[in-house]
Amino acid sequence: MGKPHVVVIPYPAQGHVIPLMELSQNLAKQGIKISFVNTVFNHKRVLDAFGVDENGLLHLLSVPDGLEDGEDRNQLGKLTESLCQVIPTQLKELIHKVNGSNDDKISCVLADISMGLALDVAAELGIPTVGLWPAAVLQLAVLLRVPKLIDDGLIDENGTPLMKHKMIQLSPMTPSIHPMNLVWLNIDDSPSTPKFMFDFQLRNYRVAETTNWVLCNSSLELELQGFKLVPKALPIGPFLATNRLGNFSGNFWPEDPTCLQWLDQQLPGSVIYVAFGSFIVFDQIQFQELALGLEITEKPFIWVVREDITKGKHHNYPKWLNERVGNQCRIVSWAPQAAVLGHSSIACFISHCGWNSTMEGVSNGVPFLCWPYFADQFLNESYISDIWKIGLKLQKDEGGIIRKEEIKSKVEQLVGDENFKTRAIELKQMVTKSVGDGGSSDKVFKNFVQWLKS
Ligand SMILES: O=c1ccn([C@@H]2O[C@H](COP(=O)(O)OP(=O)(O)O[C@H]3O[C@H](CO)[C@@H](O)[C@H](O)[C@H]3O)[C@@H](O)[C@H]2O)c(=O)[nH]1
Repeated sequence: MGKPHVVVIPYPAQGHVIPLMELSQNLAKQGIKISFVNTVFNHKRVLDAFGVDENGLLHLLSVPDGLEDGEDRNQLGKLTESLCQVIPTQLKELIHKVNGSNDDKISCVLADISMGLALDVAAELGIPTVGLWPAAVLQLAVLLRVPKLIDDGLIDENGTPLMKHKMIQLSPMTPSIHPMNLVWLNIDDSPSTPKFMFDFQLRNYRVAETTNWVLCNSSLELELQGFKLVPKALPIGPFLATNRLGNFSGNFWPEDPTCLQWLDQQLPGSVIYVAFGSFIVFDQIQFQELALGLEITEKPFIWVVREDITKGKHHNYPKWLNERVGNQCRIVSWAPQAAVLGHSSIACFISHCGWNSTMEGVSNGVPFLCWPYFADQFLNESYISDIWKIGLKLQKDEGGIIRKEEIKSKVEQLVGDENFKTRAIELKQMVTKSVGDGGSSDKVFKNFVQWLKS
């Protein structure tokens, strides 16, 4: 028998491609053949950002996402509808092509649970399936609880909140969730998107109930209660977050490594790292206010300003910023984030609380200022500030803006109170143990590899 051969399929967004790529690299190092399937659009971005995979560990393949060149892939409702139409046929063709001789047969399809349609295709072709959940297991538990939320009158059959002020609490020790922040809401501007995404996510969840494994990029130490709520889900993370620099990591943009040299010159625990993942777009008022807030903290900072981070191409930086850049602060369009967070000069992380960013901050013992926008980010914020107590929430004013004074005051409160750092280090130690040799997540990983090889 040849090597086990796993076809890996992420949902086509940065926060999904990176963790599946990380898991794939880890599996490939165990002698598993990986065929990694991006959409054509993301395949090109990944290669443009990094060039070829020099280690040659992964076979990089692609299927079309069904959208035209130039269409906005950040409209998640539209992108997902298109995937539903084209992926089943495209994937079947691809599977027939890569399902080689007896020595190279596909052993299983490992797909993002948000790509339940890929898992359906594999099941239809009689191929074993593995679902990977790249976010908090508690988020999966919320989907499992939907019928009860409907019975209790908290949401209707379309996922629309009915009691807008009653918090949802799945168990006494897990974060509570505001009904207006449920994960299928606030996705994009189309009025039909919430209902579509609600049905889509429930369908994905049901597919996951029939897979051979459900693996989750989290750990027992972080989410013990959450894992009790979803017994089938097994912790296998957090996928490592020490230093991905120079590793083929699935970034959509090239990393700017110069900020690491700049960090070397800063005092230990002095720098604010500011980044909002791959997706969030600021309006100009909020963008300016953030810039002014960073200015009045009078602390050095690294700020990730993606090309597309504001509406309209040109960022309207305040004048002072240009004078300070290079000296007291760095602006980069994409950072080697995991490495930055692991640097001893970092004091805290102003973050949108995407799960990968959350895991990277946690794995490096960094306290957070939380600035969530949508999806699971409010739940993650609540983990950070209410449950793990390693960060603070930023509050909006009546106009929905986070003001510069709020930024300054919360930065001071966070870095001025050693307890946040102490708790962050304790959490880091627990998480490091879980992925270390013999830890809870490491055991799941090894059992999974064993299963693939059996
Ligand atoms: O300058 C940067 C900024 C980010 N990153 C990386 O990009 C990833 C971003 O992922 P995440 O923090 O999860 O944010 P999003 O890109 O916003 O991810 C989407 O997907 C996640 C996983 O489902 C969800 O938790 C988020 O809410 C959702 O927005 C992380 O690995 C970061 O290290 C970099 O490498 N350099």
